[in-house]
Amino acid sequence: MTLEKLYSQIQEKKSFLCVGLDVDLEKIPAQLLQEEDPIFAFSKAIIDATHDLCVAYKPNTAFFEAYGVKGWMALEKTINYLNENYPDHFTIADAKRGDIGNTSTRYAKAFYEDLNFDSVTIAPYMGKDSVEPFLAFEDKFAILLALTSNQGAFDFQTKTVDGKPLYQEVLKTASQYENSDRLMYVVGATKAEYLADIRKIVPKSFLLVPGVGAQGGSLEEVVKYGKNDQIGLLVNSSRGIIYASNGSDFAEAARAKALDLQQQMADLI
Ligand SMILES: O=c1ccn([C@@H]2O[C@H](COP(=O)(O)O)[C@@H](O)[C@H]2O)c(=O)[nH]1
Repeated sequence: MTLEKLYSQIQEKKSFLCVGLDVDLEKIPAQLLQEEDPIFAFSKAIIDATHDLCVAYKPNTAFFEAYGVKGWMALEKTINYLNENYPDHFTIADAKRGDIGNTSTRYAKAFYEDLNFDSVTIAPYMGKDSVEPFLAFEDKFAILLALTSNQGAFDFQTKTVDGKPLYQEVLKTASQYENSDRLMYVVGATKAEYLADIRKIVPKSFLLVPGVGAQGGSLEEVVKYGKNDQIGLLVNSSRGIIYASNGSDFAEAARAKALDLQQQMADLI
């Protein structure tokens, strides 16, 4: 996937919505538990019901890995289904990886080559040699945690280091890495007021913004402070969309929630 293709999808659909696939067997409709692969059956139904309203899908790998080999197989089926049926959608493996370079390369191969995701989320903590292996793949993107949506973000990310908040140091340093044009950054919707400062450091980069919906972030504020001239935002909602209903109307209810967000986006861009 190229950035040009992603931007043209955003323009065409008037949407920068990313639907998060955080599949929890305790929350999906009971009827699906009869299926051979309930995790994939649920993901497929959500994808089919929302594809025209969003530009990206973000399976969070934890929700698949939690079911062991079966979960990993469901993740593979889900990404294959997306790539075969909806190849214009940007795909994000929310795996939050990163290790010494030698190991990061293996993670990158797993998500970009074996599974064929467009992108993977990574942690910045181990620095340049842990991040750059994820940037060595053409038309693939690494999405670096910058300022996360959770309360714990204030433990380290906003602490002052060398006169500036650590998350700003992460953005400044990472934007000088080799192939940094293949970097995007995670900024929580719950921290929308920080987006104006973030845009001064990374004016052109795409930002993955989780935290609207279940975590209470404001879409309007995210757009107000975070939009750039190519929108530059992928706003994720997971639980707020996929668990809108746990009855037999779950796919229609998910579509209605996605449509509501898409319409708000169309009004804001
Ligand atoms: O800072 C972060 C980074 C990642 N996430 C992930 O995004 C989704 C949010 O789910 P909701 O149900 O819409 O709250 C989930 O997979 C998180 O692990 C995040 O929330 N914040």
